[in-house]
Amino acid sequence: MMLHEVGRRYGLRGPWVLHGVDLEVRPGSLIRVVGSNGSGKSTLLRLLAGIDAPTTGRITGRPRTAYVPERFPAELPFTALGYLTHLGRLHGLSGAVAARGAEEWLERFDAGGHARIPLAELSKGTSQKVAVVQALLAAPDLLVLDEAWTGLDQAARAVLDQAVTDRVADGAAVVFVDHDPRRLADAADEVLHVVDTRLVRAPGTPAAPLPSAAPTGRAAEARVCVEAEGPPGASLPHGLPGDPAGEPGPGGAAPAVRLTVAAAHSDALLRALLTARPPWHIRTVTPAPAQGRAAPGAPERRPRPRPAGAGAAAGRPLPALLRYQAALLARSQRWVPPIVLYAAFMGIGVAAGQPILDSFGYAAGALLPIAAWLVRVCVSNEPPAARNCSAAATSPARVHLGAVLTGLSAAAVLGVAGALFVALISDPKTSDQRIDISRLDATSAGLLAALICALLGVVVGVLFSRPLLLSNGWGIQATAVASLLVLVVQVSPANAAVSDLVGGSHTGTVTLPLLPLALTAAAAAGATALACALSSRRS
Ligand SMILES: Nc1ncnc2c1ncn2[C@@H]1O[C@H](COP(=O)(O)OP(=O)(O)OP(=O)(O)O)[C@@H](O)[C@H]1O
Repeated sequence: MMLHEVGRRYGLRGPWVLHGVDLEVRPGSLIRVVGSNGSGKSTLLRLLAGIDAPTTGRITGRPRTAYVPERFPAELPFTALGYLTHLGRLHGLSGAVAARGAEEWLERFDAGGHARIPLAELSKGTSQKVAVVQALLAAPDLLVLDEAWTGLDQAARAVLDQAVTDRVADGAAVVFVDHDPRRLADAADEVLHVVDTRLVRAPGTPAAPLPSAAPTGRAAEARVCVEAEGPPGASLPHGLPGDPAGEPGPGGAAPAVRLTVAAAHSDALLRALLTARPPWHIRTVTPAPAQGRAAPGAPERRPRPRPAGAGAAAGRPLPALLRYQAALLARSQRWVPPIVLYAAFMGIGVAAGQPILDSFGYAAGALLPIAAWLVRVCVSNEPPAARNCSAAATSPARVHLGAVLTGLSAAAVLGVAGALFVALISDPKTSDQRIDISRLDATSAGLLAALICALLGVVVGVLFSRPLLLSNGWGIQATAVASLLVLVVQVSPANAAVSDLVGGSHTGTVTLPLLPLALTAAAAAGATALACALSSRRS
């Protein structure tokens, strides 16, 4: 995987968190990312995992990826095994293979006894084991670990260390952040320092501790050699002592200097060089003699064949996403209020013996705000940390699409049930009882009107929830008002479809609203595409 000139800032005018980052992540490499708090390590990891999109530059060649967040939410309405089976499916495993693998991994982490316990009842450490297992389950080609060891007991940390080493030996790339400087200290091929929006590479550098961490043992003694090149005539900032390291650069640039410092101080040194006015160019950051381990030019590790079943369905994760989102909706029980409201609307407005087209018009109109509500529920149902895991396995856009389609499907089921109810209890006559109306024709028109209202509900739901509406404060009120407006404004396809039904109830003419349906389908597709495209930029 390659990062080309990648930059990331939050908001249109926010400061750059990362800028001009070029990076190659090779198969079989173990990369540690270090930097001070807030320097952008998690941002880099989210970009690598595909959860977040760069503001500038591009990322190419992403392999099958899994991500582990620092904290895993307990709010998911599944057992550990149920959740892991869903995540295994997202990674392309069959349900049976995913469940078997999940049980084996939980056993390895000494959490086998918790497989059938609801996530909400698990301790923080056991939840974190579930987060780790979802990533290891499908043997990903890129494993991104953002302080994944946090909260694990000593034995589980050792299992994760071993699992990382095994993944790398199998040819996968692993990128990690951890506050313990001794974490995989002897194994990292490369250490990336995030310093003032830049990445400084240190091939084979032993783990460099963060300034906030108290280094101990070997890590405390580790020393790092920084080779830097200054602007013409510049002296080292703050009188830093350095040895000449070569000839003057082109154009009379100052010769490079070599500075050797304790690894614990490397961040501060790099920051001093990069923020000097004018800044220094960092040529290399390497372990000081006798500390290095990665032989430059060592043979590249190649991926071994992955476990049976892994990645088999990686190209078509949408069915797995729909299944996961539907289970999430059903188990979260957040479907209950919108469905109760729809039932109340129907109970109030539809009665036995009413003219059939009037009742179909009413039932379709009532569905619009309900569909918007269901879409809002679905796109916010997965807690953000869990959504990041799903998004790494598939993509943020697919996760969003899966949620919107689940909301639409729930509204469609409701619309069909409502239409059947109306068809069964209504009187197939005009409102003055004089002209008979075909029950079949009326039901066809009623179903199409319900579909139009459900699709317009999707448009409203998508536009008034994340990622398009960033503040949730007025989301519900805005959704309700927008739903009402879409029903009453005359140019709206929903208004046209409902008016056709009500008008037909007077004249006895049944019109199939095909043009409004086509327009609405285009609007729903456009709004959903926009929201999906933005979902990775506002993760
Ligand atoms: N979603 C977001 N919206 C706005 N700003 C953000 C967002 N995520 C991160 N930032 C900002 O980007 C900067 C880098 O954050 P990031 O979490 O990547 O740092 P970090 O190096 O991982 O920090 P830590 O070591 O504390 O975990 C911080 O200033 C943070 O406030």
